[in-house]
Amino acid sequence: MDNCVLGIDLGTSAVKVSAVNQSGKIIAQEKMDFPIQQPHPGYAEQNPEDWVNATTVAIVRLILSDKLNPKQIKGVSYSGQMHGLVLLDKDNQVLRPAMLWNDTRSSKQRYEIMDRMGERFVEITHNQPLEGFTLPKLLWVKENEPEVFAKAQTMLLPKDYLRFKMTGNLAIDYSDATGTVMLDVKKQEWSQEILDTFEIPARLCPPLIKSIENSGRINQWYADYSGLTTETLTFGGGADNACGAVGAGITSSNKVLSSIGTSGVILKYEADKNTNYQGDLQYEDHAIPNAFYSMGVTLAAGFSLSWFKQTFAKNEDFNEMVNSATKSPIGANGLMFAPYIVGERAPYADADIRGSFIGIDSIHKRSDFVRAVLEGIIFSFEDILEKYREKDNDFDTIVAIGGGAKNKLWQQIQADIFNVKVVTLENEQGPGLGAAMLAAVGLGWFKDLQECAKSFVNFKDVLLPHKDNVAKYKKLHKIYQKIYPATKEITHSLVEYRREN
Ligand SMILES: Nc1ncnc2c1ncn2[C@@H]1O[C@H](COP(=O)(O)OP(=O)(O)O)[C@@H](O)[C@H]1O
Ligand SMILES: O=C(CO)[C@@H](O)[C@H](O)COP(=O)(O)O
Repeated sequence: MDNCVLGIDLGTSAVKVSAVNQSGKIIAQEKMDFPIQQPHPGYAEQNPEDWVNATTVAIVRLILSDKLNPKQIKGVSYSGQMHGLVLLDKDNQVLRPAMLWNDTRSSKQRYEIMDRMGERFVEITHNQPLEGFTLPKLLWVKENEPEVFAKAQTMLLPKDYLRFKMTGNLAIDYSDATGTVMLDVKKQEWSQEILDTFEIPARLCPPLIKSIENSGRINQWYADYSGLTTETLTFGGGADNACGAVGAGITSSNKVLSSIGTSGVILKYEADKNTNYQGDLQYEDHAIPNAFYSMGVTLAAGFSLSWFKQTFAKNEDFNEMVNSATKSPIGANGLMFAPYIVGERAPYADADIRGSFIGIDSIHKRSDFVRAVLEGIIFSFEDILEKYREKDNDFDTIVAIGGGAKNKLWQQIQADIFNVKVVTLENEQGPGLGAAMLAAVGLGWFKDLQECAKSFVNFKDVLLPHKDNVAKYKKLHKIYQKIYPATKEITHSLVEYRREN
């Protein structure tokens, strides 16, 4: 069997471990789910040990069922769900369940951060302190669980906890560190000013490492537990979106990533750390050394479609339901959908906005509703792309990934609404492939990630925009953009009503 690397994709609902050989071929893959706890509205927590156990099950299956020889596993790297807060005590024991990226309990802390630091915060971190990010979560713990905060010795992000258990080494890589909104992006170090302002002990911030940096060998405990050998090296790893971008070949600024997963992401490679979107978009260190990326997140992208299916077409085949949209013309006979069904992050950072169908007419059929959902999600992506068009407009290709990119109609809707060429990937593996690439480069198999992408990343279909469709969608997008301001107050009142009743 070939030498290989493992790319560990630690997601929100499951971990997927891919074994990839030196030519970029996936030779085996295993997945294991884990639960999410939502004890109160807005809370989202996981037990960090579940991540370790699930990863170990996947690795054991690779060795026992897929017959991977542990000696041939030369390196391991990680892609992690971003922003989740893991707190360890002085003996490196987990102090409380991890608070995840989709945990929104920290609105009060979000506004306190802005009240105290205002634009200076955005200048340092290039981000707004949104509920999803780590610092507001840490301040929530400080205020609501002071005994936990007092015992906290180290803060880690999800994939860094996994690396710690596999190697015994404490570290956070730069791409995940920017997602804490505690990193000074210009200086590339933890921001002393932020730590001082909010009285956070510096001991909480572990050493920073690069995504392709050697982060130690598998330790004896984990070798005994998993069947790996202590000869296998680990490498820093990165935030899932950084790894997704690496795995989709987003290594220069002419390509933009469009990912329709549960959430949706529009992401652009940024060569310069001085670029600042004033917090309108997220700005993060890339997993590619000395590079950056910006992104906007539509919180319910694929999730809007899954919600629609679950609610109105439960027993239908997913593809059949999506393809029924071909019966409806562009613009869904005058029906529109705004996908704010769990609140929104970009371009409107508004946890209390809610979604809507607008323009319902007695002529509308279910196929119009399906089409409206597909189009509404991409209009929301276009809102994010507009931020790039306003700035430098230097992209000519959109790489479409995620579960939503499987559907041809939806791919074409993207090309027509974006008015940009859309390409898909031959071997769409998401962030796991990016993580494997970090290990492959870390081991020296390739000079750098750009070189590795030439072997590992291959494009498949090309979808060009259709001129007539582009013109129609331009008009429709202008109408779509009126939905947010027009429904903001109404939907906020409805959310308030729900809270009170
Ligand atoms: N056949 C399909 N056609 C279009 N979209 C699909 C199809 N199957 C799944 N999806 C969409 O893909 C989303 C899941 O994508 P995936 O990349 O697996 O997400 P994640 O990793 O975030 O859970 C679902 O929310 C769903 O809306
Ligand atoms: O919060 C963000 C990005 O800022 C999310 O993209 C998380 O990183 C979770 O990703 P998935 O598990 O849904 O892929």
